[in-house]
Amino acid sequence: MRRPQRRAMAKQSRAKDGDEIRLLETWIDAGKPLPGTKPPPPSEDSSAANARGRARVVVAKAADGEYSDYGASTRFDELPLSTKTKDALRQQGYKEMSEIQRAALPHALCGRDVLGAAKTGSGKTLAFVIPVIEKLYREKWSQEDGVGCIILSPTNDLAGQIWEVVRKVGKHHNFSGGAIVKRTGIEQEKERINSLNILVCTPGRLVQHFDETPNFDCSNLQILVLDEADQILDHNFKSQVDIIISQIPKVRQTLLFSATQTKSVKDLARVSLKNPEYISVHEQAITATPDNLEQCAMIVPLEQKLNMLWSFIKRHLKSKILVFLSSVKQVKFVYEIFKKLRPGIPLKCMHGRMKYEVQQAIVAEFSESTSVLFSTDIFARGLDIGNVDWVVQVDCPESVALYIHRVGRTARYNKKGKSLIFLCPEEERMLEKLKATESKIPINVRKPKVEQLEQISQNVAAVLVKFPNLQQLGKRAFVTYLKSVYLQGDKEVFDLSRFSAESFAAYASSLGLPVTPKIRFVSHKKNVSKKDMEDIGVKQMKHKAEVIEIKPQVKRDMLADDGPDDDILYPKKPNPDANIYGGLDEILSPKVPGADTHMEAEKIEELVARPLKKKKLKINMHRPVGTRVKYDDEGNAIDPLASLAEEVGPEDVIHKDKILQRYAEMLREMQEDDKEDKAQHKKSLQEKKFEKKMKLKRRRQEETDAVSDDSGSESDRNTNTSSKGKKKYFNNSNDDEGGHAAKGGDLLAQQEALALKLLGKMHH
Ligand SMILES: Nc1ncnc2c1ncn2[C@@H]1O[C@H](COP(=O)(O)OP(=O)(O)OP(=O)(O)O)[C@@H](O)[C@H]1O
Repeated sequence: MRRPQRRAMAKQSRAKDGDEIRLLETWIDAGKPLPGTKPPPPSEDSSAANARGRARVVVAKAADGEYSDYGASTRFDELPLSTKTKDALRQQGYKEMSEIQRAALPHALCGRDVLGAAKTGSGKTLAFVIPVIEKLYREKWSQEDGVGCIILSPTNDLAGQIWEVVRKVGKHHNFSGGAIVKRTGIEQEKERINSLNILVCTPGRLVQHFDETPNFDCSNLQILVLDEADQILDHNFKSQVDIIISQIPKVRQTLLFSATQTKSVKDLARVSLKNPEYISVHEQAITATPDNLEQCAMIVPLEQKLNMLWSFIKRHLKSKILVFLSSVKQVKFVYEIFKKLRPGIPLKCMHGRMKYEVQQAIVAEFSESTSVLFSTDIFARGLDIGNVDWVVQVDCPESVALYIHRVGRTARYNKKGKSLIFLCPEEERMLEKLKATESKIPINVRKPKVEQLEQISQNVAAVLVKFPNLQQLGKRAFVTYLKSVYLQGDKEVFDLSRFSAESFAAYASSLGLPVTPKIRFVSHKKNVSKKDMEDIGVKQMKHKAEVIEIKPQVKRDMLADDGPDDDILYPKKPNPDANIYGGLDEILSPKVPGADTHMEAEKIEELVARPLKKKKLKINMHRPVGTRVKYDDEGNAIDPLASLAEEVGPEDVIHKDKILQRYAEMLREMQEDDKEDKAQHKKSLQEKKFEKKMKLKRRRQEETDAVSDDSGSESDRNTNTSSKGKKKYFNNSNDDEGGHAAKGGDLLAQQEALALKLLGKMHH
């Protein structure tokens, strides 16, 4: 009995949907905005109360055959959307639309191709997810219809995140779908992929299905979305995107979104957009980054970056910090080292070599707790983590666009956030690019206060000796960092030849490495001339804080928070509550009691321009006694202080006093060892000399004996005797020698006795 009842209900529901779809189609068609138009600025009568009333009016009018011009809507419930979608949006707390949603949704809902650009965290995901769901709904799409929409994302994590949004907004609909990511394994995916209506995946995974999955069919595809479109259309994904485009129908709707949109006609031609709507809602904005984001840059020499990062973290123990590094090896190394040094805040790391599930777990943990997450650029685009306080870029981003995406992990959707970037003096050109008017990035250049910088390289060295596998990791981190710089395309910014051999050595030393690893791809023959190096130094010295034009309000806040003498790391008036979003200084916490800071009071400029000591890692042949260099199994020199870590417990690793005390003891031991070594060496030299002398004597004696024993022919004997005797001992003008020879046996015995006596004395 139940079945017919259920069937009847389903029929009723389908009929209801059918009515709604007809209504929506008429409404969409009648009220669609003119191509190329933007919504008017929201007015007073679009306030929440009025809007609610108007939405009712709109629906009522729709029933009478009159439809609103939804292009001017400010709220989701004013749009021609299905009740199911509206209910889901309301349940998720989405009421007012963001700028990009207001501008893009009306065009996308009426089936137009859209090329949308808006700042990071401004709500682009809903701007494409809603049209996807609505399109399939209006097409009465069901499981049997197969793949109706493909959303491409550059990373698995982002695909997972987008799918979550689709799932939430489409929860009252009956579509199937999923994020096609590594998690399930390709074989399981092959079985279900044809029954999925909405696929969210990376280009690579989709191509794999085109290649390997029998009967994988996208011939019914209605809508293609490229999130982070500029990245998906760049050369890294080129061949994959070309394959995808060749496998899907030409007649479809295409939506492209990114915070940094591609303007290349060539790129756009590849995805064959039809009369696309170019929607760049923040084109006229003063900044390309979120208004609530405060951005700082610091010029930090390569070898000081780790110290700077450590010092920063130690002062922000109550913040959620996302740290970008350029390679997996670096992420692993810094994470492992800092974990051993225990800064007093939970640490996490994330990179592309991790399993998808692990990445997801880390993202979930990071979302919920105050911690530091070290990450590669896998996290740079799209990921939406709430309440990130700081984004710190330890390594220079490859482009201004990547900078914008990285900093965009904070200050999302009207929230406040801060970012800090360390740039090497050699990468100064990037600072110029960021500050260029067309970049529209209001970045403040700050001077690091050297006297407040904690020097941790000795502690890092100590950790490395205690954990030899970290030394390997450190070496690899060093090499991959330089490799990443070497491989960067923008040679104006990334030019290894600007770095001196000394700076490489100092960098290796800062990573705790006793020797500078070999870098095959770098030749210092091509190094800049000494004069050029000096010029760079002079330029660094001239670095002055500058502010480019930004929104008056943001500017006022910044100025109010930071006096000219203030340092981003060290506020004048420490505020105990570092987590309150306020001005710049409020975010910065006071120095943690007990944190050790060993740094001479040098001037800021000295940090930047201090000439590096050439002898830093060279073995000094004229070293003072007791500073003998030790070697590891591979023949690499070990820093004497680093070698101490073998003898201290893990809890002692970072106590400098203990290390220094042990170091002094070790010096004393070494001095004593050296004294012993010297005596031993002298003794062995004397022994060798004596032995040599003895050998010589013995040989002479044997030769003398041989001559006297000679029993050859008479004539021979005479000849030989005379000649040999002349040559050797007899008839020799040197009487002494003749005398020696005569007394050879006695002398030998005497010398042996003397030698024994001498040796005996030495032993006492
Ligand atoms: N209309 C809205 N009302 C309230 N919150 C919203 C609205 N639209 C989006 N959000 C929220 O804003 C945050 C950022 O949205 P989203 O991830 O779509 O940004 P984005 O523009 O895609 O950023 P990115 O360029 O970094 O990918 C999300 O947490 C989302 O839930």
